[in-house]
Amino acid sequence: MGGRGRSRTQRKHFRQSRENVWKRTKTDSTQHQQQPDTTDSNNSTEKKHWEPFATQNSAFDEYYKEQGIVDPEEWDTFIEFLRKPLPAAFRINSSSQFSVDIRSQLENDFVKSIQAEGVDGSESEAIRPLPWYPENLAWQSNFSRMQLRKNQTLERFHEFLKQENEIGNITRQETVSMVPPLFLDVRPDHFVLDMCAAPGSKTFQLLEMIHRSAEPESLPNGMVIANDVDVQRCNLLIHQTKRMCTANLIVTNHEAQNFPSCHLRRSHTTREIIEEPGISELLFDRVLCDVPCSGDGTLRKAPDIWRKWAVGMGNGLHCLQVQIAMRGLSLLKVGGRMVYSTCSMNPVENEAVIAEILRRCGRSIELLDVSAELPQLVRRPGLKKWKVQDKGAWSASYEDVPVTRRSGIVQSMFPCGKSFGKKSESDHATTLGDIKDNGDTGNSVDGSSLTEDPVALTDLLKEEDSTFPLEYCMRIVPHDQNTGAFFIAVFHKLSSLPAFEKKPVRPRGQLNGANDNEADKLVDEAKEDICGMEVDAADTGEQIPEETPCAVLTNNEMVEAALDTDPIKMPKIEVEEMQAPRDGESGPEIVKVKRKLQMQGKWRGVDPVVFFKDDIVVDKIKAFYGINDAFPFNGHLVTRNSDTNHVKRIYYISKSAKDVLQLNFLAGQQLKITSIGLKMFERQTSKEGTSSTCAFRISSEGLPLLLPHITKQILWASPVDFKHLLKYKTIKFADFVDAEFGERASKLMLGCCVVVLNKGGQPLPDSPQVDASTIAIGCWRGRNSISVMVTAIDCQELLERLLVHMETEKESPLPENQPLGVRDGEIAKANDN
Ligand SMILES: C[S@@+](CC[C@H](N)C(=O)[O-])C[C@H]1O[C@@H](n2cnc3c(N)ncnc32)[C@H](O)[C@@H]1O
Repeated sequence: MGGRGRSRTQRKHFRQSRENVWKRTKTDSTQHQQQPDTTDSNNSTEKKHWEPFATQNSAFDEYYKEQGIVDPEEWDTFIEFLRKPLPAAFRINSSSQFSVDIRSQLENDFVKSIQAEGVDGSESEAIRPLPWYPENLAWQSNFSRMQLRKNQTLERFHEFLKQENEIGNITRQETVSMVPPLFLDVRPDHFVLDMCAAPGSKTFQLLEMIHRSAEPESLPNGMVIANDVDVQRCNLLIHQTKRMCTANLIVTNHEAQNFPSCHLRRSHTTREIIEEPGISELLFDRVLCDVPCSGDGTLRKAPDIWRKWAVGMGNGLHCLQVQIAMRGLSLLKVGGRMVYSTCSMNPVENEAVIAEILRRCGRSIELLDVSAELPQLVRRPGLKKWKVQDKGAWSASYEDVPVTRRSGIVQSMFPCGKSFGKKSESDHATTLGDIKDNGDTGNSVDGSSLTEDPVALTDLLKEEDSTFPLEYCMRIVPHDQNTGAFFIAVFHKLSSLPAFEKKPVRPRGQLNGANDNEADKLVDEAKEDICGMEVDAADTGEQIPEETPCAVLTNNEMVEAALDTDPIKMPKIEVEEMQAPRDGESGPEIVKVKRKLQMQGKWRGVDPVVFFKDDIVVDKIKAFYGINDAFPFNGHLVTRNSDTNHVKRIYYISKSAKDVLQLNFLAGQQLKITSIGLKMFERQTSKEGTSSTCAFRISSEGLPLLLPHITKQILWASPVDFKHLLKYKTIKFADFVDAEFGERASKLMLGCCVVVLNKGGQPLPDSPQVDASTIAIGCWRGRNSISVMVTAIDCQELLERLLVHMETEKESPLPENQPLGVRDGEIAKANDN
């Protein structure tokens, strides 16, 4: 349907372009390799600003040459590609109503016109669909973002990308970042956990997979929980995924390694009477473990990493990565699939983590050989051997590591993952009994019980090979397909993990609750074993070096998330509210409202999530819009305000999300939920809005789901009147081209209504059918007119799409400068909305 519910804030953040990472600031200039300066002396200062970063780092070269990351004869090509800016890539959102149109516009218009115009570089498939991505839905343009911005011939294409991204019809996403969800094999009935999800480009893909076959009026049985430890990045994810208009998403804010399972072990008492959920524990069919990493696979997109790169970044993250992956596997159902991925090239963050997981889990999991899947994706096998560097010194096995360094460099970073004198990993599968309850290998945590033979250290500097099938892991390197670098491994859970599956410890910010026995118990378990080191789990953040890769990623991923948005400026306290326009005025007004600090169960500063059970309000809504009983409301409506008398927004949740929410209530609100469901109704707050018999209007996000069930306050407009509405935003009843439409509009109740496009413009049956292609917008029936309640950009996009669809249609023209029904001076205002 038209109008996918993006707000003015989103547009504002879209405009607040992210700093160009290829741009060097003055302060950088001393730290970088000097670039040839071809500028004339008059503007040399300005030009310096635009010189690219130095793209070399000797520590990087030494590290990766020694690791044999590519064959020596490939090294120069590898580095050459790493120094080139990354081509732009994007995905068409398959859930968009216009996905087929957009694909055909790309295939038939842009591909041909760019080639015909002979832009530099266009000879070799300037823009092309990625051959391995299903249904030509993902594209790569071999122009860099800079070229797109600077070259006039490409401007139209750039504008197209910007607009469609903003509307939500496409998502800018780095090519390699699109890969991991494809190996998850997600189906619409799956429960999926995205453990480190922000800013959400992969969550978006997962949601598309969940919604793939669902009709607009039916929701899939599956759902996605998207989690991230960083609350600001969670906000960005919420913002990003709003465009999906999904009732099947819950966003949470936890340390992934401590993600709660909400296991129902005993009966709970809650203030509300909660229905028994359909599930008794949070277990997932699919888990995506796209962990925080050093991010050197994104060097082409974020060349500032050249300067920041240090070997300690990867070493410092290894343990956290193992922990997160282990938690993911324990939350995975038997028979389920988990994908582990990083945008790092470092084996310590990749193969070493995979080997440690295999070591800990024994026969309960298998690393899958997925070479038959996505055969057109060029990838290389994982490494079987690597070394560890620390403080400039190389170690080929753990026994090479000086005792004084063993708190930072752990056994699991090495191919064999064993200490001197211990069994080799090949013995492991037959000696699961050796594994302690907690899944640890049983090796000493502080090195004190290790065999310490100083003589042996000198002559044992031999390289180790892993005996695990690490060749099943996938490495994507930049010069194979002109992309960034990525690492992916796919696991299949065969049985429960041999180890006692650790319960999460109580993370920071969680308060004691009256019914919080579970959490109290967990406090006692706050000593968490991390990769062979005994540390307080609440302090796991300290494992991350100060120059955290997350900081790197915060920058990098922004581009994908919202085409140059700045998460730091994301709205946290202020929320936007749309109000009904006053009659005769242009579209909706945006009003900023201050929000109070809220509590969600034991979580401080988080809005509560409560089931909305006010039958009087619900019945009024149903009666006003004539929503038939086939649409399930009961138990599917929630709010974020514990004072249900002052609810401003009502959200709709799928059956799957409802089950999780009920489980969470019964389990003592272990989940810290930052967002749930789909905003379906919003309270009218303007003077006119409150005089409507229904206090709530339908939000544009909720409209697609509700549309098939609305029988009142709905009008079908001819193409010409529909277009006029989009163009002029407010039209008086008497001024519609189709006078009958104007009359029917005047008979609606004052308040929110829905205008549907009658594509053919022919007379319709009494109850016309809607389907996925039906175009509808939320409007306001005022005293004398109908006003659209859709953002200007959505109106513009819909108008353009309609023109493509109905270009042959003969429109009765309205005077450009003085449309009917819009008084002088109101056009500009209307267009501003
Ligand atoms: C590689 S990014 C994820 C990108 C995301 N999957 C996407 O496709 O848009 C890693 C994310 O992990 C988050 N993170 C870092 N440490 C975490 C932890 N302990 N638990 C959960 N998330 C964490 C960071 O905030 C960051 O958003």
